[in-house]
Amino acid sequence: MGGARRIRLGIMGFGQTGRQIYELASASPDIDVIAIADVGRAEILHYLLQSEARDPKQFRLDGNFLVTDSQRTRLMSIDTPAEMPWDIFEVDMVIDATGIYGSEAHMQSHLAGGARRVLIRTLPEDNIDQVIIPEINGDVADIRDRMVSAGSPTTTALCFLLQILSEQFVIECGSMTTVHAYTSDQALQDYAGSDYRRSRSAPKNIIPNGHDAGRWLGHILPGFAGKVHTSTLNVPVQEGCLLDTTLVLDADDVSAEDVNEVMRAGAKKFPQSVAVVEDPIVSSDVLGSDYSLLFDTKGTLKAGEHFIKTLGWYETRGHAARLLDVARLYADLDQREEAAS
Ligand SMILES: NC(=O)c1ccc[n+]([C@@H]2O[C@H](COP(=O)([O-])OP(=O)(O)OC[C@H]3O[C@@H](n4cnc5c(N)ncnc54)[C@H](O)[C@@H]3O)[C@@H](O)[C@H]2O)c1
Repeated sequence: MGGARRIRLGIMGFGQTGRQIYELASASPDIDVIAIADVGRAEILHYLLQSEARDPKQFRLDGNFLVTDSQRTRLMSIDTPAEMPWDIFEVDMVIDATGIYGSEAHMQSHLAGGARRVLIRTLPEDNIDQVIIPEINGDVADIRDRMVSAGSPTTTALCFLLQILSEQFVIECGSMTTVHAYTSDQALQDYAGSDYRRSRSAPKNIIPNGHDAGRWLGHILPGFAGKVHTSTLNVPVQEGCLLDTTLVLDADDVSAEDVNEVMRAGAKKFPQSVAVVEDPIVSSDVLGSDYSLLFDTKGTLKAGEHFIKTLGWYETRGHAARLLDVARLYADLDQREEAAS
């Protein structure tokens, strides 16, 4: 995928995910990050990038440009999609990684500003053309799609688990709880917000939250529409998440080891996105992982005849890699059409 022409990418939101996208794109021969929009000042954005990049010295700041040996990226101080003149930069796709602009109206603003397509880092708030995880439902991507979501790190981890297991077992229903690192939209101290529990201090509490993955699952894996309940426990951990999924199988002869074997084989089918870990790891061991799902064989349990419980690890870097996969998928569609015309 990717073709001969380099993808011209714009990013809005240069937070953890935006920086990871940029860092991965900088190391990719097929992608140029042309412009980045964020509310932060260029010096601060550069400082934050350097504080966590694997090879910080390669990223230099030249006025309002982030510079590497191969790329020159304009940093724009912008706080709404409607303000961003994407047309000046002629970008093929904008990845909105702010986490706050997930509505159709905001996506339309990116398009009206000149972005050919917009890809959001989170699940959508309302209407969208597609929710795409390339290795799972990439075949439904259509060249006419303009507003696309790549799901979320949690949704992607869950979809890989369900996709692999459902190729071997009939899954009647299930429940997923992500034991999730706190996120920057939570309060550091108790602070009145839009939601009762999310108004409580993130580093002090286990905070139960809903999760939208269940609502969108049917768009990605139609056979699972309405079959899996999803929720979140935000915990006082800065990074690293654990997917705790219980499944009811339509078979009484499936052992925990059978499930592990199927996941080991599935990881070979998706070598860039899924891996299996046999060691007794904890959340800090998953930091820096590019996988969307690290299936934990030691976490697989069986109760009664039909009930299986699994554990899997992930962090946001894997999602940044999947977002770039979606950009490549659409670039490939565009280039095939250009070649055909
Ligand atoms: N990190 C996770 O595990 C996780 C999980 C679920 C949801 N989320 C949500 O996804 C979103 C992105 O995740 P992240 O970890 O990269 O978040 P982040 O807070 O690190 O990054 C958000 C970035 O967007 C920028 N931003 C905020 N408002 C803006 C505006 N109006 N205009 C332009 N830029 C703006 C911020 O300056 C920041 O650089 C967040 O909303 C986060 O809460 C994150």
